[in-house]
Amino acid sequence: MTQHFAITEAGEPPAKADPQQAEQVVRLVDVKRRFGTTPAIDGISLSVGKGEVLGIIGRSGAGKSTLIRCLNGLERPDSGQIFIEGRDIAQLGERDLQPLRRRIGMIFQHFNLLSAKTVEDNVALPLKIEGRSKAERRKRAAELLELVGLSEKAKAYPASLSGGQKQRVGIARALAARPALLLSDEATSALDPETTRSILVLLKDINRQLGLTVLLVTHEMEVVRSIADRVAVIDTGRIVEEGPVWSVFADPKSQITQSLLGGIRPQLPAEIAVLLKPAGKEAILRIDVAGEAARGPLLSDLVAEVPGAFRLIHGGVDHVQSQPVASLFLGVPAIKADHVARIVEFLKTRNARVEVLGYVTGND
Ligand SMILES: Nc1ncnc2c1ncn2[C@@H]1O[C@H](COP(=O)(O)OP(=O)(O)OP(=O)(O)O)[C@@H](O)[C@H]1O
Repeated sequence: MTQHFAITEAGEPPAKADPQQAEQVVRLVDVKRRFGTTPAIDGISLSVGKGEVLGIIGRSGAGKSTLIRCLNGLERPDSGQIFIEGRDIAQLGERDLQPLRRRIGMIFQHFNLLSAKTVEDNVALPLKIEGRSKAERRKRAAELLELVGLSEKAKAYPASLSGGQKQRVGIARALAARPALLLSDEATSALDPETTRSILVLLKDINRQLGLTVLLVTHEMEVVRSIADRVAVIDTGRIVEEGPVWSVFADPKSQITQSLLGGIRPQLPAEIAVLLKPAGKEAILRIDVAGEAARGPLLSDLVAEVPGAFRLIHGGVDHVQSQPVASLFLGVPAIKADHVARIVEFLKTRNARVEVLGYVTGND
């Protein structure tokens, strides 16, 4: 039998809320949605804890939009459960979905502002829908515009704003009804890199200041890197990898994740990659090391343990969620038979991942 749970205006937990989910704002259990023979969502289970920022990343066609539409109740899953603050929305009728949708603030790639309304009226729109008084709407809009740094634009119209300013208005509007969850659908995809950074900083500030739970869907790893605590990588409607952002960055297991990371992790320079052969005078090593293992004096210990010269070809140390994540490319003389093997062995004892990418002859 279908159960319909009522939600109060104040958004208090209903009597039938799942007590196990008290601290989980979102929980999906084996959600499936297919279109004809295409499984857009093929058994996704995930949860987002209170105050957490979860990044969902995937390539075009991975199922991101379908997932968002299921989360905000625009799409019905074929099977599975979608709990928002402990209530299974997949079971709710349209009438009961309305108050639940207000628990989710959304921001969009193209901002979706009403051009005929001023900035403050756009921000206050969710409160107008809730039937709040004009005075209350004004007060809340002013607070939110201050939060997003746009107080002086209250009376302006969207057409006079830059893309970044429009998204700030979008964020203020999404927060107007004090949602439990902020759902971000490619919110920075239409913005230039600098504006993207400023919007991500704002979102992270809001997450920290208000303890707001954020689920952001994107195809850009840089977005995940900047603000997410955890990431779920989806492909063909399934989660192929999930974990704390820094550990997925340090050790991407799936080919999809590796390719999504391709643009922001150091890669062997193309002019050296074309020279690689199965044998040669110099081995080219890729070393990935992160967290505690990357904090020690790895290279000087290497030289002490396995004496000999090597050259640094390329690489860098990134900091993701305050954890060092290093990728280094070394050129190691491969003249003595076991020299490269000893280096590889030593680095592995230090929890580094090492791959011999190939050899260069030295005559190229
Ligand atoms: N209404 C629909 N009818 C038929 N097929 C659909 C429909 N919606 C989505 N699909 C299919 O489901 C799969 C997932 O699509 P979805 O739009 O959710 O992916 P996406 O990750 O959001 O992609 P993009 O980043 O390009 O928007 C795709 O193969 C898509 O063609």
